[in-house]
Amino acid sequence: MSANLTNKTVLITGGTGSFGKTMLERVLREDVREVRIFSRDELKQEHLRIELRDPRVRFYLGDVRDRASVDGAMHGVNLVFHAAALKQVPSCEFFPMQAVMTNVVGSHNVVESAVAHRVQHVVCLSTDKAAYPVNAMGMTKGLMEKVAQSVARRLEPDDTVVSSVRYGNVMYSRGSVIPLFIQQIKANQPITVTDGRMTRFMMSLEDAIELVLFSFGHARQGDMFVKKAPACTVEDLAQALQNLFGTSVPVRTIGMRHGEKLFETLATVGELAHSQDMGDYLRVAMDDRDLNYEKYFTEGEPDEADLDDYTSHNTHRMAVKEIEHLLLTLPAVRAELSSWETVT
Ligand SMILES: O=c1ccn([C@@H]2O[C@H](COP(=O)(O)OP(=O)(O)O[C@H]3O[C@H](CO)[C@H](O)[C@H](O)[C@H]3O)[C@@H](O)[C@H]2O)c(=O)[nH]1
Repeated sequence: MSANLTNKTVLITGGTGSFGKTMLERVLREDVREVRIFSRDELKQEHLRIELRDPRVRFYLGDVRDRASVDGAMHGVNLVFHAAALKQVPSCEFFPMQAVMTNVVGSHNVVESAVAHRVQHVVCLSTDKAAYPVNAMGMTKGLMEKVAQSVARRLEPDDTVVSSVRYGNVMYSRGSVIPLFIQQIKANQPITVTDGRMTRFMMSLEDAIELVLFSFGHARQGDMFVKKAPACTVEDLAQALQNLFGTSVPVRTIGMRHGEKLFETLATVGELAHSQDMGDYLRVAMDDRDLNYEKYFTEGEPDEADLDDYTSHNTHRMAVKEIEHLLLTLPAVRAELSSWETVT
């Protein structure tokens, strides 16, 4: 079961970003009443308006940091999908307070506004970088999860359901490593590998969207959903792309960038101890205890010592052929390949 969107009014914050836009297209395939796009950039909104020409789509200029502008878009909304964020790791390292303002304060505004307007459900978009965070982007996304759960904890059963979703790297997303490597291969330049041993969870944008819809369909108060995913090393990813493009450019090792980790964690042992396996997804239930811990302790609870974190090092590791296969499922990679084949 996915979400029932029939006759619903859906608000997408960050609706002109690549994630928000794909979500918008997906939602418009359903029989929705209205979709509201809330974002800061008037030019991007104008382009999207011209591209879509769909009377069901309404545009709201505003900034999640400004609660009044969020409130202005929330009236009569049934579902909120909160994607507005600062998500570039390096820029958040240099401007961490900007990440705090958008990812923490802004998310708090969105969730509180949704609750105040009696929205049915709000889903907040998080990332694997929020687990054991080392960079400002991950730290602020981790705090966003905490803010969402703290609001959820105080709500009554028929109030807004507040949930989060966490997933790994979206393949071919703007500014990410796959389009960069392809551009380097096409220009016959060395492929710049930070550290060949580094692993990342890999998933498509469509997978990420389905995760959000799954959360709309299944979340209980305060839940977080995690999409299980395979992973690969950066070295194997570079090799797979070279094989697909039939080239052999040199690989140059450039070293880890600001705030990077050797591997990512999608769910920590503490989270796994109160999670439910739902096939492609894990449901991590909110810890809804208050501060009187001794009254909750029962013998026979799952022991964290028996569990491992769920990481991009211990999930299924794709071999080079498997990565090639997955890359070929992406329309953008297929388009890059066919334009390359006509040139060569
Ligand atoms: O020139 C490069 C650039 C990156 N990498 C490596 O490729 C992997 C993926 O790098 P990306 O920049 O594609 O992705 P990140 O894991 O750094 O972060 C990405 O995923 C995050 C979600 O977890 C955020 O969305 C973020 O904005 C997005 O860039 C990393 O191991 C990175 O070190 C290289 O080897 N060479």
